[in-house]
Amino acid sequence: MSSYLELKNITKKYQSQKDTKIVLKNIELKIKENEFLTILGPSGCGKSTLLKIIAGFIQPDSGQIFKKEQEIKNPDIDRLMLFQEFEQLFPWQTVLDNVIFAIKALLKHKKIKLNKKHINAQALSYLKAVKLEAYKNYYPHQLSGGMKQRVALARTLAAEAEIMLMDEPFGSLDSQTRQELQQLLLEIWQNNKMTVIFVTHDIREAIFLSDKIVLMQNEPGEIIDIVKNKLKFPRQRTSLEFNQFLAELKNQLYAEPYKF
Ligand SMILES: Nc1ncnc2c1ncn2[C@@H]1O[C@H](COP(=O)(O)OP(=O)(O)OP(=O)(O)O)[C@@H](O)[C@H]1O
Repeated sequence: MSSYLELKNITKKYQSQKDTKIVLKNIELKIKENEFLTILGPSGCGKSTLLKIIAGFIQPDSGQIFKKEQEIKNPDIDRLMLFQEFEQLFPWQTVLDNVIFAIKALLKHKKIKLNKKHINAQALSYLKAVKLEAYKNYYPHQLSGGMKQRVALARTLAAEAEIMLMDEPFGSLDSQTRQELQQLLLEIWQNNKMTVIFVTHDIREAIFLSDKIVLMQNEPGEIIDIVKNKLKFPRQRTSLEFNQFLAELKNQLYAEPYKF
């Protein structure tokens, strides 16, 4: 069976004054529809670069990306990216208007007309999904980092992105908020049909969230393994299986044997 998304032999180099650096080398990856795939690897191994190539923001030096066997090269509304930085909302718009913006963009793209009341109701339902209805009239500067990330998540949901590209979206949050948002993201992913490609260097986060984990190494950024996550939901971070899997992944990622 053909894959939903397929990356074929992606290579990316960057030229500096001194030399040419191979950032991504021969990346081959197949992603199923509605899969939650995490790209895990050390800082600088090319995770963000790979995500931006999938988003169409930057072009690879060689290789191709196919979605349902059609080559994709440019950014499109089917693939939306969520970043680590909190400042990705429109600061001059309220929380509700930030979400309404995405709904209007989608309606325009689909050439559908909908009245204001319906658009508002839809926006509110997305805010409900991220548990922020009560903050609909707040402006981004009145929110915490975690709340801003939840609005950004609602806005991506409102745009009905088929593929959500998440670049360490919870990386700047404290550990409790981070765990809450991981749980929320899982619920949203389980309730909405979408494919998630999630970048992190946090192994626990990868285990908690994903179906499949792509392990990368540095210099050049290469895939060293693609591991299926066999842990059933709900996943317990303190369980024996969770920590055994953590040790296995650490052993693969780091040269030093890791015991837990
Ligand atoms: N525009 C650019 N020009 C030159 N080099 C770049 C550029 N963007 C990224 N790089 C280099 O490519 C390599 C991979 O960067 P990238 O941000 O993709 O890594 P990463 O795995 O996401 O890292 P981190 O986990 O620290 O965010 C790094 O060595 C970086 O310096």
